[in-house]
Amino acid sequence: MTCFSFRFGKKAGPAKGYVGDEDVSGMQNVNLFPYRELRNATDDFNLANKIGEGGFGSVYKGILKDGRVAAIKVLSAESKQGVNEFLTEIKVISAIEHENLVKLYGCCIEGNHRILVYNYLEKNSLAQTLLGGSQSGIQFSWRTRYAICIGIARGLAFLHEGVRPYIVHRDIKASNILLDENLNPKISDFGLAKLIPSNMTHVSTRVAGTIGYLAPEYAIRGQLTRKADIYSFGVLLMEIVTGRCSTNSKLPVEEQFLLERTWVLYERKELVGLVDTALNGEFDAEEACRFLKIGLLCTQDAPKLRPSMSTVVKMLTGEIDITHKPISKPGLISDFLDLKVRSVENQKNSKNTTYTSSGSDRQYNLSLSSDSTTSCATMTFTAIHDRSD
Ligand SMILES: Nc1ncnc2c1ncn2[C@@H]1O[C@H](COP(=O)(O)OP(=O)(O)OP(=O)(O)O)[C@@H](O)[C@H]1O
Repeated sequence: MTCFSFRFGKKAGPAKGYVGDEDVSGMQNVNLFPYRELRNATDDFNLANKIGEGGFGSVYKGILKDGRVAAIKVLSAESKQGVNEFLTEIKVISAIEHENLVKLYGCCIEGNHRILVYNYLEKNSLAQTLLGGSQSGIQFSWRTRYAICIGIARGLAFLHEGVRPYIVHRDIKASNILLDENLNPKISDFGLAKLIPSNMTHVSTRVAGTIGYLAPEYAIRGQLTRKADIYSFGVLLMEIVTGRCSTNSKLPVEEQFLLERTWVLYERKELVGLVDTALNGEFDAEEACRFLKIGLLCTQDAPKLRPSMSTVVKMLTGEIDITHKPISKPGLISDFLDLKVRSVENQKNSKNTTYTSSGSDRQYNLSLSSDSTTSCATMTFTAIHDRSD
């Protein structure tokens, strides 16, 4: 069990209440990098060293003064949300360590610069490799997928049950699972995470996350518990077994939504037909179907029917037998929000769309972007009228 306490360490100098506009009081043991070191590490943020771009800003590969290879994430100047996420990321991830969580080496807060420094993970994200088509050149055998699923489950079980206050990640998805050179998975991107005191059953919060992975009770009512992460994990599990995105606009309508498709094939006792054809039939059918069933258990409509992450780990490894476990229809956000048809229509017309949809008692802003190479649709979801954080 790890307990949190935040304070800037020796390298950080005396803890100040505010750095720039941000309240950093209470943060502990965070290594502060001088901007000059990060500039040298990346050859002045040379485009040749740029390895990615996310909602937060650009990511560069660099070599630190001590020889460590790092991924250096530079917060773009405009983003106000980014500053909050920057601080959350530092607070959450600097205090904990686990083999299935990305490691934060430190950060830079100097003038207007806000930069996060992580260990560099060679094999990119699951979204870009496993779900991104064959161009990554990585073969994901069934054994590799099995190990990846269990690694992610262990990382999430640690966040949920191995630290106090426990942590709800809030954005578990394929692009936030990075792989090291041995294809060990590491959960990344803690910018949306919430620390939840153990005496609280749930917190009511602004809804943020990615459609396709969002648990209905969280999306509709803003009720955040660990079960929302477990729902997202269930969707991710199905993606890893099937090798396809949770939403794929290029498939026939009845196959576009992976969770719905999995339920239909489960009822028909044809789950094995969903397993990734790229495996050329080289997989353990009992294990693969078990994983898909666990995916359905994790996405049950009623949060209390979803197993805890430590139970999920045991189900995946076979320590807990799920053969006779009843499974009912998973919770589908599209049933509430009438999103299905509209999202598909929007995808046809535009690459990036923002629009508003009403569902139950809330209004939502949906920003939709589709990736033409992978056919994956990503919908970023923010509730407009809801309780504040
Ligand atoms: N520690 C790391 N090691 C290697 N590459 C990384 C690392 N962190 C990020 N990247 C690369 O940078 C890209 C952008 O990462 P980032 O976390 O900023 O955004 P994202 O998760 O892809 O998208 P979003 O911010 O919208 O969730 C990743 O897809 C990955 O290719």
